[in-house]
Amino acid sequence: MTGWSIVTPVKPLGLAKSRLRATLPAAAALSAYYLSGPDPFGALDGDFGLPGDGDADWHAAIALAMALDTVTALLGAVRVDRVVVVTDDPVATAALGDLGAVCVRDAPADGLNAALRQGASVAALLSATDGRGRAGTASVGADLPALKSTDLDAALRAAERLGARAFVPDATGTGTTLLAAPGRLALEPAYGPGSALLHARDGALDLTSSLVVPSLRQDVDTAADLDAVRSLGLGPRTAALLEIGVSSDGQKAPTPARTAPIHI
Ligand SMILES: Nc1nc2c(ncn2[C@@H]2O[C@H](COP(=O)(O)OP(=O)(O)OP(=O)(O)O)[C@@H](O)[C@H]2O)c(=O)[nH]1
Ligand SMILES: C=C(OP(=O)(O)O)C(=O)O
Repeated sequence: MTGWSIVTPVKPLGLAKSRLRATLPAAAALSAYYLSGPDPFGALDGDFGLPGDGDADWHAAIALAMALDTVTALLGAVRVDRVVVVTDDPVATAALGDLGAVCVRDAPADGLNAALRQGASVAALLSATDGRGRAGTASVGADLPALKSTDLDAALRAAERLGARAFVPDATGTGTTLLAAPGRLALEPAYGPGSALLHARDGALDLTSSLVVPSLRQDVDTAADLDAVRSLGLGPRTAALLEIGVSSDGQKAPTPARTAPIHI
């Protein structure tokens, strides 16, 4: 049985997740911590702790951690044959490529929907070459750090059964966390504000009318989302960073102990 091709867009890490900036912990404390302790993100070596760019480092680290946990869960799904990551970020390319994703440049450089269309084209070319990933094409953002492969499998299975374009709205009901186009159907992404409604208006079916897939719905855009993903069970890289940096009430945490261990 052939499986799915998943297309995952990743903004340049330093620009991603801008709505989280206000909740990030004191960069200087984290920089000091990482200078003295093990670096859980070998790919970021040399970046952590550089004087003056602590905020950028922390920001890149949390965006990368979430992308790594998301892509790990995507690749762990039984129904997934391939993950195509569309990104212009060299660190994300190296780290996600190491996990087993196929990484391609964001050649259109024209926003999220253009990046997804490009990723879908690459996925189709690869499928034509090796026969894998032909069950369908789906897009999933790189900001689902609590994603469980079983939730993704359930959604892809439901989309296969419907044989029609289908989507999963985010936890707020307004955004989209998964858009699936079974078989040879075109993905036709319409991400952006109110994308759940846009996808429904385009004829995509809402998979959550018959499915409960909380980990697939909880993306992380805001501070409140951080608490929500914690309660779902975070992936290990995101958990390591958040436990160090942000307390459970979303407040900045005290300076971490320089000797605190990190378990990845
Ligand atoms: N390649 C690529 N990925 C994108 C682009 N815009 C958004 N993404 C990715 O699409 C996914 C969903 O995007 P958003 O939820 O809007 O995340 P974001 O843009 O990082 O967050 P904010 O800065 O807070 O809006 C994330 O994985 C982003 O990294 C883009 O123009 N190109
Ligand atoms: C990108 C989207 O959502 P958000 O930025 O709210 O995660 C979307 O649903 O189109």
